[in-house]
Amino acid sequence: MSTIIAPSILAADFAELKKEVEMVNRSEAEWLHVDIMDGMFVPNMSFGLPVCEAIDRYNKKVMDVHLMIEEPGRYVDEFAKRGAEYITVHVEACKHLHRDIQLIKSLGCKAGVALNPHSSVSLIEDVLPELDLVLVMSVNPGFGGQSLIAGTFDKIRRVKELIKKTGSKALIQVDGGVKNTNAAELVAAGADVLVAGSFVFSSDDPIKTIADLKADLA
Ligand SMILES: O=C(CO)[C@@H](O)[C@H](O)COP(=O)(O)O
Repeated sequence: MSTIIAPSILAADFAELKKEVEMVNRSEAEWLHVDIMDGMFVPNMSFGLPVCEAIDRYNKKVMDVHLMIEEPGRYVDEFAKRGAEYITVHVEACKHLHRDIQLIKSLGCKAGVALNPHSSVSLIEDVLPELDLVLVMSVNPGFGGQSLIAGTFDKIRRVKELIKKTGSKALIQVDGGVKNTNAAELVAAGADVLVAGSFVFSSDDPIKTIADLKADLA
């Protein structure tokens, strides 16, 4: 399977949201990553349901919703109604992680769990067979434009080993500080999906940036 590229709309120009979503539609990216932040679980707020609905009106890619919110189970059905195909929650944000995963799947969505840089890989061991995606945060969540934390490569390898051991079919996604200079090494470590925000949206030609990244990884 070739590496999936998921541009993070957090880095887009929100005043030009329709144009930015249509740019991703024309690109070789397979997914569109949508970051939801509540100012509680993470020290920043992004946007919520109405904006997600607006994105869904134009988006033609797989909508991958990353919930950086406390008790995300309260909102997963609302995001499912607004086009989310993958819904990812954070281990530390859920009181009942297994129940939230079941809820996501009962809505017909694919379920992901995110590990913060400090979160032990062992935290997902018991739910791994239920998961479609493990999101390895390569920065502390809350902001775009940060540098990838070096320990990420080893963490991806440990998640990969656990996936093999448990027979899980989960994809490994990496999010934060992803660029052309680290993408190949992330994939070599075991990443299946690369989220890229500022690297894509701050470039002069985002469509070419995505195409070049795909070509580098082919
Ligand atoms: O979830 C997050 C940040 O919390 C990410 O999705 C960022 O949006 C990635 O941005 P870059 O590091 O690629 O600029």
